[in-house]
Amino acid sequence: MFKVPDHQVAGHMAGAGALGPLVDDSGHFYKPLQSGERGTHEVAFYTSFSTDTRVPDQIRKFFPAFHGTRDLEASDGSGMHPHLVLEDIVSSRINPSILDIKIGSSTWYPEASEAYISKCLEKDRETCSLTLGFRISGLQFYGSKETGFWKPDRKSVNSFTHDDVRSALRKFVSSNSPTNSDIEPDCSYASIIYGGPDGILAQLLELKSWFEDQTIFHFYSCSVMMVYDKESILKGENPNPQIKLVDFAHVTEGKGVIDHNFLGGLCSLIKFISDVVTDPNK
Ligand SMILES: Nc1ncnc2c1ncn2[C@@H]1O[C@H](COP(=O)(O)OP(=O)(O)OP(=O)(O)O)[C@@H](O)[C@H]1O
Ligand SMILES: O=P(O)(O)O[C@@H]1[C@H](O)[C@H](O)[C@@H](OP(=O)(O)O)[C@H](OP(=O)(O)O)[C@H]1O
Repeated sequence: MFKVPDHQVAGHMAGAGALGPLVDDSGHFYKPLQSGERGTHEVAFYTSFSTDTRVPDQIRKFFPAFHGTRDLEASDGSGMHPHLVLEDIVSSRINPSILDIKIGSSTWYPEASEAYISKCLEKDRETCSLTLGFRISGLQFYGSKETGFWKPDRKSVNSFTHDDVRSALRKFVSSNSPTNSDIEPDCSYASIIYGGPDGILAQLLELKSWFEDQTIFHFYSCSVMMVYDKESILKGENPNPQIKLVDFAHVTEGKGVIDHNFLGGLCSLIKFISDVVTDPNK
């Protein structure tokens, strides 16, 4: 039985006649191929990435597993439509806290049309992309049974300032309510979620070391998803913090050149997160 995902935080969403992803109880995430070249491009990326022997095994864990494509009844009621069959990166979690961070100061690729470049450039300027090298695209933070999730709408997230980004990265790892803007985030989970040998910072650094070397792909407009379970911490279980890259509709060939756009954004994000770990009380 296919349904609209409970925990999607950004991108095209299913519902009210709109084409968006579906999930089922098999642990798969079905992303409809997007219109124009975007859909075929994303399939081509997953296909070539999954068979490219130059990609180190330890880097593959940062990408959702790819299981080909499948024709499904589209969420917008338009009939059968091809979907990418991906690992659902949140299905095993109960109330996941999620951040979708679009990496790179420019989300447009050099070969794009003038019209597409100006559309993206406008968005990169209006948001934090141009100045920070990344922007938050979407989020949901679990508070408690009483407060549920903090999930600001797309417009609010797109208008985040540098301070809002800093604050969101602190709220993500705080035990106190993310919904109440009068409460200072306590960052009490910074050391277990961001820090430690299996924490998000260590994972980002491992990913960065690959980006310092790889010249195969350039990942324009791609996101790092950060996920963990807050309730597990309260139960004394492993909150299993994880990063995964998603959205490969605009990946281009690296042609022997470092992906400095992605790498720069990643370094900037790492610095923001390191600051929370080293000085959680700031
Ligand atoms: N493999 C996955 N498992 C679970 N959730 C996912 C997965 N891939 C994407 N998502 C969810 O869907 C959202 C959008 O994903 P994605 O960026 O791939 O879609 P998009 O429609 O291409 O976005 P955009 O409009 O930014 O181009 C993510 O923020 C995340 O919440
Ligand atoms: O950041 P937001 O507000 O979610 O805006 C979307 C985001 O910039 C996507 O990257 C873009 O898809 P592409 O990267 O594929 O262009 C999409 O364009 P679209 O509406 O034309 O699909 C935008 O609506």
